[in-house]
Amino acid sequence: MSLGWDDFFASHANTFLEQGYEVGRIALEHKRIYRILTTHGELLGEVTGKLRYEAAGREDYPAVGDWVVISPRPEEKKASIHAILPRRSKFSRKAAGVSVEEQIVATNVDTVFLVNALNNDFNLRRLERYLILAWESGANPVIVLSKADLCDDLEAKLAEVEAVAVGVPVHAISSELGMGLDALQPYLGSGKTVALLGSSGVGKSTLINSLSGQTRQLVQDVREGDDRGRHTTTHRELFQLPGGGLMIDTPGMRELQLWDAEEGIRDAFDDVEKLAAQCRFYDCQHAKEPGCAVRQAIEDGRLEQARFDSYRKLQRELAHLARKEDARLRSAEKDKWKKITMGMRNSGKPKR
Ligand SMILES: Nc1nc2c(ncn2[C@@H]2O[C@H](COP(=O)(O)OP(=O)(O)OP(=O)(O)O)[C@@H](O)[C@H]2O)c(=O)[nH]1
Ligand SMILES: [Zn+2]
Repeated sequence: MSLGWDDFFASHANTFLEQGYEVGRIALEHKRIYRILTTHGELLGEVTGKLRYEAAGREDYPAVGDWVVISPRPEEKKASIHAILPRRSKFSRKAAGVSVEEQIVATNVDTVFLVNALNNDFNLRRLERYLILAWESGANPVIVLSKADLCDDLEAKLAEVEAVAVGVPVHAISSELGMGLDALQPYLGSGKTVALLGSSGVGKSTLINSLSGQTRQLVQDVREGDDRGRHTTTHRELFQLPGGGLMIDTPGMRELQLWDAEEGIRDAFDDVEKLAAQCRFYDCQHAKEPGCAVRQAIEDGRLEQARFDSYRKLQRELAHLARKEDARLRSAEKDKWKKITMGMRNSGKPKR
């Protein structure tokens, strides 16, 4: 069983293994029931009461890709999950909806394929957003431009992508024509974990099917001239490819909100950050200040206005999120104190 197990996880599992526990990797989650890949095959697991009791939030529950400490009951095809081994990389986004909560999409990913289609779905601003997530996660981003057969200005598109993703490998593929897939193989070696990230309909399921040489995922039928299509992938799942690599598919993300991504933004917008460091004023807002290197670069055509706007927008989004989370933490803290002080008042009440 390789499944991506290595010295990093082994070093954290030692004390558990000495006590007779075993390990497995989370392949799927549904309503807090987990499908775990183990030496006994696939087992269905639930977390122990202790783990549940100690969990402060949803990030303390297993996520797809996690290595977990288990006590297996192979004859029942079941297991109890006692602990989660430290995550080497972690993909998070803001949970959908109004709540301010982190949602872990996938963990222990080595490479993330940021899949963008080369037809009307092509969107550099969305790509920037995905890149931030990828940098923040600790996994290595690789840009996969799908549906190359539908594109008649490939060179131009590649240049645009390379301009917003300096230093990131870019591969154009067509699952339809079987083109460009070989170039992806090095990322899919034995024990390597790749996650697929991309909007609905960009061809993630089709790519998985081509790579695994079988129909793993149902491919949606997209009507002529409408590449939005319907939503087919409904859950994320980790599975093994024939060559021993592991792949995590994620449902097309309609709502991809950033989570705790200051560092990711800095990496994804390295060009803008470098310019900003040359501004005369340390706290330059790049508005009307004299000696602003950012405005100068826009004027000279070295930086695109649209890219700078996108940078500002993403920063504002993060700042907004941070303020909301602050408020949430403050009110959670207040509740906690209320409970504690009420408890004190009750216990300290003189008996009459
Ligand atoms: N022309 C062309 N069409 C493709 C290619 N790859 C996928 N498609 C088509 O694009 C549509 C969407 O493909 P899917 O693989 O279901 O997309 P997905 O990313 O898995 O979508 P979700 O499951 O919603 O996340 C299907 O009709 C595919 O046949 C390609 O390389 N070229
Ligand atoms: Zn400036």
